Amino acid sequence: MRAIPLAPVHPEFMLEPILDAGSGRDAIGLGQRRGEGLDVRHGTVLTLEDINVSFDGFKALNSLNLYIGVGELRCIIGPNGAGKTTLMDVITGKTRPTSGKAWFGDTLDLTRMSEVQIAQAGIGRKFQKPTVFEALSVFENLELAQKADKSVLASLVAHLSGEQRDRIEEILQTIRLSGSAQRQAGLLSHGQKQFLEIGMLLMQDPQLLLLDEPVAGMTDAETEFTAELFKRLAGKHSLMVVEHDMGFVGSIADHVTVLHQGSVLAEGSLEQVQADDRVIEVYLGR
Ligand SMILES: Nc1ncnc2c1ncn2[C@@H]1O[C@H](COP(=O)(O)OP(=O)(O)OP(=O)(O)O)[C@@H](O)[C@H]1O
Repeated sequence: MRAIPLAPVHPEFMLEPILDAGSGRDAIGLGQRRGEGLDVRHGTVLTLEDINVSFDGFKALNSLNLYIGVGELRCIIGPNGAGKTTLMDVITGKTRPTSGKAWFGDTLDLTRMSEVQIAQAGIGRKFQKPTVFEALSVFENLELAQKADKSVLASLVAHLSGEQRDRIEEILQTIRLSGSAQRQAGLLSHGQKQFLEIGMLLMQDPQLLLLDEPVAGMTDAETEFTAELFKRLAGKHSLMVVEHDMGFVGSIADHVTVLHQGSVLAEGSLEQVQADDRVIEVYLGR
């Protein structure tokens, strides 16, 4: 078991929860300041120990332990109801664990931070369904993600610095939407909307990205590009990807965690967990 650091929580995150002025968007982490100076001296970006979550006596997470390394690309798989969404809810502060420890880096106690504070500290979450501003252009969506501390209108009329513009151009290239910068986001394909939303999260340069079934509904080519993109992002960011598509998992992850009934059932390479009889029994089938 890993020793839990005793350093105090940064005072900035002990403030009363901040109310999110709210853009109506679902993705968490947009418009927040990037997490700067996260202490990851021990090489672990996320530490969950003995996490329990109960809903009216039902244990959605049961003594769960999970460690994600800095720059790691981790896939989380498991049958329906295994607790994958609840796990992401705990990390992002949407659900409070009944008990257990949750640390971001070495010093930030996630159980004492609000959703907004967690996003500000550098955890970005992408939900399954893309939620971009459909009426705005691709460029404007990225612009808003960069400056969403202002109102939509103020953000759009504010003058972009050369540096900000360069950053948007860089993200456009990363998500392969440079040629569609002026296109209305509502006219993009489902996959392109997903890429745009990932780009909006990247504008904040999060340390840890949580991605829920990112390739659901994508074409084969879009899925392939997503794999390429995630592999490129890993290293600079840590990624936790919840996915049912085993072909996709096989193409990106060198480390897979299998959840079952709220606990970690198996962990290892995809080959290792695929060969595990318990995993075959509860998830993969014979
Ligand atoms: N708010 C809630 N109240 C009561 N039970 C809940 C609540 N949220 C989740 N659960 C239950 O907790 C268990 C874990 O749910 P969770 O959504 O985390 O699973 P999952 O692995 O994400 O499943 P899926 O692959 O279907 O999305 C399920 O049995 C679910 O019904």
